[in-house]
Amino acid sequence: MGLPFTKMQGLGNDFVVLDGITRPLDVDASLVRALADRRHGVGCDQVLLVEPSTRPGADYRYRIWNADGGEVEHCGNGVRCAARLLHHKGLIDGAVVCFETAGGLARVELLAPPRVAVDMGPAVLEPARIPFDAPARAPLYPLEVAGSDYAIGAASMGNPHAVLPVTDLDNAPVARLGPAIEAHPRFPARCNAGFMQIIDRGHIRLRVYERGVGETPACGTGACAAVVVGVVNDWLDHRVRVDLPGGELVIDWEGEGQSVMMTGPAERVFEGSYLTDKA
Ligand SMILES: N[C@@H](CCC[C@H](N)C(=O)O)C(=O)O
Repeated sequence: MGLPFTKMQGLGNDFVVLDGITRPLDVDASLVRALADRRHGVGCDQVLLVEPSTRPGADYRYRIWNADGGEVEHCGNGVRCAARLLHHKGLIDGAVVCFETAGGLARVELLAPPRVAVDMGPAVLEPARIPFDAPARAPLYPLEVAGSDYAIGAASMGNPHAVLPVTDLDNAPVARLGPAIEAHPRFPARCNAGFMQIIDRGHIRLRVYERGVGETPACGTGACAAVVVGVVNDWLDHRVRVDLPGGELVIDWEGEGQSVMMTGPAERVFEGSYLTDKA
């Protein structure tokens, strides 16, 4: 039996997208790990499942699993891809679709291909809700990682992020510090670790060591979290170009209580059928 899927990507952050609308699908961690495997499976950073919505105000429900099999709350590049796919399949009227995710609602607008704009909802900065262990909210927090002291920002975009400002992104210790920040005991749900170099008030460069995956070419929620931390610290203006290894996102955030807006590309790559019976 084959499991139909669509391979998609946004800035090189790649996805196996499953259609749970036309028939219900049972997705578990072992299926996700098998699909995500780049040698024995299809290969991807995340598996996405689009299903009928369970909430008023949302058109569809959208679920996300990291390559390690863990289900997570949100994915910025993935939500653009899910919307692009639904549009391609003729499953949305017009250019707007609202998704229910475990991290909140996301309203997506399809622009001229390949661009897609997303209202990612408000950022969460209260430590307990990130979740991050800190006595009180602060623009930056001291964090000991691998025996050295750093100052990080922390925010949730539905999913948890640490943001470490660096001066030289090309030589930033992403591979060494990324896993230690991801699994730091002060982030009880683990986190995505962003390394941000500020070019000027409207432009940053960013690399992200993603929870459950490792470094990826781009992380949409990571870009949102980095801009939020930059604005809260008054390092950045309200519209910021974010250069990631896989390409560029534009993030707009007017500040506390306002939605974070993300604009970037989303593309279909190929359709396939994953053989669950390999013989
Ligand atoms: N690639 C994503 C984020 C996917 C989930 C993340 N790894 C997590 O565990 O929270 C994005 O584009 O936002």
